[in-house]
Amino acid sequence: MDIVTAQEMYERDRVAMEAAGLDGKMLMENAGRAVAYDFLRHIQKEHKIVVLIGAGNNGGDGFVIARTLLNLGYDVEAWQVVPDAKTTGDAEAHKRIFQASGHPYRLLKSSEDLNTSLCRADVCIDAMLGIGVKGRLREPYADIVRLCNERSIVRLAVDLPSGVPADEGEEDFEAFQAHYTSIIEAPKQSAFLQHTQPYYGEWSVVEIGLPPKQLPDHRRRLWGRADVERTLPGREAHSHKGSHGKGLVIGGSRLMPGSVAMTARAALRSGAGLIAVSTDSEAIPAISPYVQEATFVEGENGGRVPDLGGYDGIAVGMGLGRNSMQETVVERLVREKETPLLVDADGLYLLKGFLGELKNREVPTVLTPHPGEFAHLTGLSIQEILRAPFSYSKEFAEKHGVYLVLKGPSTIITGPDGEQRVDVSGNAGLAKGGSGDVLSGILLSMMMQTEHVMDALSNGCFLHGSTADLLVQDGHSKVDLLASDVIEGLSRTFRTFSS
Ligand SMILES: NC(=O)C1=CN([C@@H]2O[C@H](COP(=O)(O)OP(=O)(O)OC[C@H]3O[C@@H](n4cnc5c(N)ncnc54)[C@H](O)[C@@H]3O)[C@@H](O)[C@H]2O)[C@@H](O)CC1
Ligand SMILES: [K+]
Repeated sequence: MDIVTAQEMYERDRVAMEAAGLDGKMLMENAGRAVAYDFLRHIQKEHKIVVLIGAGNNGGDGFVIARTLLNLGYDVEAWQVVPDAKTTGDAEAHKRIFQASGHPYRLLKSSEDLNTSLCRADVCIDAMLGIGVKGRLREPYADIVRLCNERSIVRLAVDLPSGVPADEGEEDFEAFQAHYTSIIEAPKQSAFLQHTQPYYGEWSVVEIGLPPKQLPDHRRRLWGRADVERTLPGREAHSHKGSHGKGLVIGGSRLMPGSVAMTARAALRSGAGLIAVSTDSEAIPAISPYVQEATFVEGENGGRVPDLGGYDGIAVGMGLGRNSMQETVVERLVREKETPLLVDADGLYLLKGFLGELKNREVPTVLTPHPGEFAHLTGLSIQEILRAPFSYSKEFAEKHGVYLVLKGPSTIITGPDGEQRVDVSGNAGLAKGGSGDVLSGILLSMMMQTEHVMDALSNGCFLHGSTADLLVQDGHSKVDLLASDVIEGLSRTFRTFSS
């Protein structure tokens, strides 16, 4: 499913009209009807429903929604919150259809009148502003939004909650706080950002008849279960341990043996054929009982970098430590040009001095930062990154020729050519030490088994997050869930795919 900016959405509508001969009124009818039917699971016949209608096309959708619900026998009061002269074009045409169908609407004179209606209502549908909003809400919208947010009432939003910017980058806004949003055609960037996503409540997407074959590809999409089903590698009956990749994990230290152990075990649990671990020799006794299937390797004179030949993938950084000796490890790996490399945790910290060299690598380099690590790599603040993660990820991945997995509740995966995927699986139970180590192991394993790196990384993130989701649905809570539980839970997720 594509993720769009406001501009891209307008472009889609234009293409649909020009290439397929659909017209604006038709799309608005489709949108309003689809949203109205989508809302039915949140409303009941005995509910009093208020539909708030703004000046633009989002308001036009509102007239179609109000008419559809009235035709179905629901108790609806339609409120146009702007003077009549403000509604024009397709929205005005649908207002006329609404009236001609025998339905009256109310015109907002004072917010007092509306407040009386809201006090009696059970449900309020926000069709005031959509992707056309610019800057902070002006009156009367700001006042109405406050009235709605204060009431204990079911709040449903059309396309996006009024006031929420469609695109990333905007921080100064006030918005309708929806319990549920019915998104038209494609989710907008703001459905995935930490500071805007909460205004949407739960959401889903309705289809309004845009012709998929004609639409421009903006190369930014939500990665879902169907995508994983399509691209997850199977296991051939005649495969052997070498068919699924031989990986090397470099990390861990005497005081931090757990991280590298979890990465290695997660890689094996997600199908890697063989895993070798290079770690502090003092840490080996702590690691080996937990990953009996792994072998241990060391460099000359007991050094941290063994012979790097013969591996299909290398992961470095988890629990590695951050001193100059470890910096040399990272430097050597960056200059090694034959094996795909994944860098996480301390490895990312040490990588900063070698960013300029990443472009020279001839095989994939994958960086898996959380926003704090990405802030360190870019010199930006965490807040700046959270405000515009799509742009900063794209800029960085393209500049350095890397795959970037920016971790968070919505993980953004970006390729060196700027393609982006978003994974929203997972839950707050993953916000714990060790989760990143487990994800790195799964990603390493997927990279070794899937030729297409973007698929490997997107699938890896999905497997990690949906395993956590399965575990909290059944057995665990978000409080007690541990990263190591996710490793053991992977079998459940894999089973849902193989069946
Ligand atoms: N063909 C299309 O373009 C379709 C559009 N659709 C709907 O149309 C919406 C986009 O329509 P529009 O482009 O008319 O935009 P909106 O309806 O989102 O908003 C436009 C109006 O908002 C006002 N406005 C902007 N910023 C404001 C602020 N800060 N405070 C107060 N008022 C502000 C503008 O003056 C304008 O009157 C979508 O979100 C969707 O709901 C759907 O009907 C499907 C088809
Ligand atoms: K809206």
